[in-house]
Formats: sequence, structure tokens, C-alpha cells
Amino acid sequence: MNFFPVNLNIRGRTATIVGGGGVACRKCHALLEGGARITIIAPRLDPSLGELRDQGLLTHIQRPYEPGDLAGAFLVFAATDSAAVNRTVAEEAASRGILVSLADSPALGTFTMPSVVRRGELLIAVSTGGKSPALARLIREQLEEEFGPEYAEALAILGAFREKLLTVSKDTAYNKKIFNELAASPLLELVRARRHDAIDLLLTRLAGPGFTRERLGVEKKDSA
Ligand SMILES: C[C@@]1(CC(=O)O)c2cc3[nH]c(cc4nc(cc5[nH]c(cc(n2)[C@H]1CCC(=O)O)[C@@](C)(CC(=O)O)[C@@H]5CCC(=O)O)C(CC(=O)O)=C4CCC(=O)O)c(CCC(=O)O)c3CC(=O)O
Ligand SMILES: NC(=O)C1=CN([C@@H]2O[C@H](COP(=O)(O)OP(=O)(O)OC[C@H]3O[C@@H](n4cnc5c(N)ncnc54)[C@H](O)[C@@H]3O)[C@@H](O)[C@H]2O)C=CC1
Repeated sequence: MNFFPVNLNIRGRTATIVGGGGVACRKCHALLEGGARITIIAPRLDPSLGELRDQGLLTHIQRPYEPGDLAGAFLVFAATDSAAVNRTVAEEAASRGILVSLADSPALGTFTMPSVVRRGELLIAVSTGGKSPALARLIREQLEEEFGPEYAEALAILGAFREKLLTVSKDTAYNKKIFNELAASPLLELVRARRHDAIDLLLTRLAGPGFTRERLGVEKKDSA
């Protein structure tokens, strides 16, 4: 399956999960990271999902799925242990033009979930086209070793630096040159070594005195 990757903004949008077991639980955690409003329709909820419900992080409708349940959903997950129910859910989603993922038969849906590494706003997603979720997980674990927490901080600096340069300079060719230089600079190593003064030197040498971490609003104190 040649999937098409996108990054969805689901903040405040409704994701409806039919089924409340282990699979629903995994989807639920990923959805909460994206800021979705979650509705779960299931006669039984896994205890970990019960905790999320008690914390007000999801709405639970405690009964089996009924036609019409998907009204208002932006995304749908058919995640029951019944293939027949999952198919019926997928048909309702399709008739309403809502994106749907089936836990048991990916080819019948319109999307699947990748395995994900997050470092701040850096998002690395791995899909195996449904061929081997176990391999997706293994690759994710390898990536977690390679891409440490320093990427979150470096990316915050790159983002603030870019936003400011774009507001003060309209010279696209010049800006592009500076962004490429900064992305290829030792910024990551400097962040890793917490050499904050050296980072300020690098930023100001590239773009001028207004570009210290303090002025960019991304300051961290030097470690002792
Ligand atoms: C198609 C897809 C649809 C979807 O759910 O979106 C799907 C389907 C199925 N998964 C199954 C099994 C397992 N799933 C996992 C784990 C994950 N599964 C995820 C995604 C996907 N799973 C989508 C494709 C992703 C891709 O293309 O790579 C991850 C990446 C993300 C997430 O779930 O959020 C998450 C890893 C999170 C992480 O740790 O990083 C493990 C490993 C484990 O649990 O350790 C196993 C056991 C080992 C194995 O089977 O490989 C079964 C068989 C059930 C049975 O045996 O009956 C089916 C059904 C089928 O294949 O038909
Ligand atoms: N996508 C994935 O990563 C994986 C997919 N699977 C597949 O997903 C299915 C679900 O797996 P688990 O969550 O582990 O199962 P589970 O048995 O833990 O949970 C099933 C849930 O579905 C609910 N349910 C059953 N009938 C329903 C109905 N008519 N309406 C609403 N809810 C209903 C149950 O109350 C329960 O909450 C498995 O049968 C398997 O085919 C399994 C493992 C991984």
C-alpha cells in the first residue's frame, strides 16, 4: 500500500473510537498528544481508558455502536474485536466522508497510524504500509536512540530564529542562505554540550546582535 503522508491538525476536533480495548487505548494516547476531543463508544472500557475518562480526557458512551454514532466526527477508529462491527463502522464513515482506520483490516480504511518519535515539534513517523507493525516499533526505538532531547531545544531555536529573520529581512535568497548555514552548523552539538554562550555567538554572527537566545525568547541557563 503506497500511503500518502500528511500531518493533521486535530486540535479541538472530535475523534470517535469504536471499541475500548488495548488498541483503542494506544490510539487514544496519540490523539491526546494532538489535542483531539475523544469520544469512545464501547460496552467495556480498559482500566487505563477508564482512568482517562475519570480525568475528563475523554467521553465514554457505554453501549455497543449504533448507526448514526459517527455524526460530527473528524476522524474515526473502528477498533472493536469484531471484524463485522468494524466494517459497519467503516461503511458509515465512508458514507459521511470521514477518514477511518480499521484496527483489523487496514486496506478497508482510509488511513493507518504510524509509529512516532516526538522531540518538541520534531515529529518522525514510521509506517510499514501495514506489513509489519513490529518492525515499525523497532525502527521507532532505534530512532529514539539517535534523536535525543537536544533536537527539541535546537528546533525551538531554529524556529524562533527563522520567525524573527523572516520579519526583519524580506530578502528570500539571503534568508535561505542563512537558514541553510544555521541548519548545517554545529548548533546541535552546542545544545548537547549546553554551550549557550557559543550558541549566542553563532546566532549573532549569522544574523546580527538581535538574535541571541534571550532576544529570541528561547533562553536556557548555562549548566554549572
Ligand atoms: C495497519 C495498522 C492499522 C492501525 O492500527 O493504524 C496496524 C494493524 C495491526 N497491528 C497488529 C499488531 C501489532 N501492532 C503493534 C503496534 C503498533 N501498531 C501500529 C500501527 C498499525 N497497526 C497500522 C500499521 C502501521 C504500519 O504500517 O507499520 C503502531 C505503529 C501505531 C499505533 O498503533 O498507534 C503501533 C506501534 C507503536 C509503537 O510502539 O511505536 C504491535 C507491536 C507491539 O504491540 O509491540 C503488534 C504485534 C506485532 C505485529 O503483529 O507486528 C495487527 C495484528 C493483530 C493480530 O495479530 O490479530 C494488525 C492488524 C493487521 O495487520 O491486519
Ligand atoms: N491495529 C493494531 O495495532 C492492532 C490491531 N488488533 C486488532 O484490533 C482488534 C481489537 O484489539 P484489542 O483492542 O486488543 O481488543 P479488546 O478485546 O481488548 O477490545 C475490544 C473492545 O471492543 C469493544 N466492542 C466489542 N463489540 C463492540 C461493539 N459492537 N460496539 C462498540 N464496541 C465494541 C469491547 O467492549 C472492547 O472494549 C483485535 O481484534 C485485532 O483484530 C490487535 C492488535 C494490534
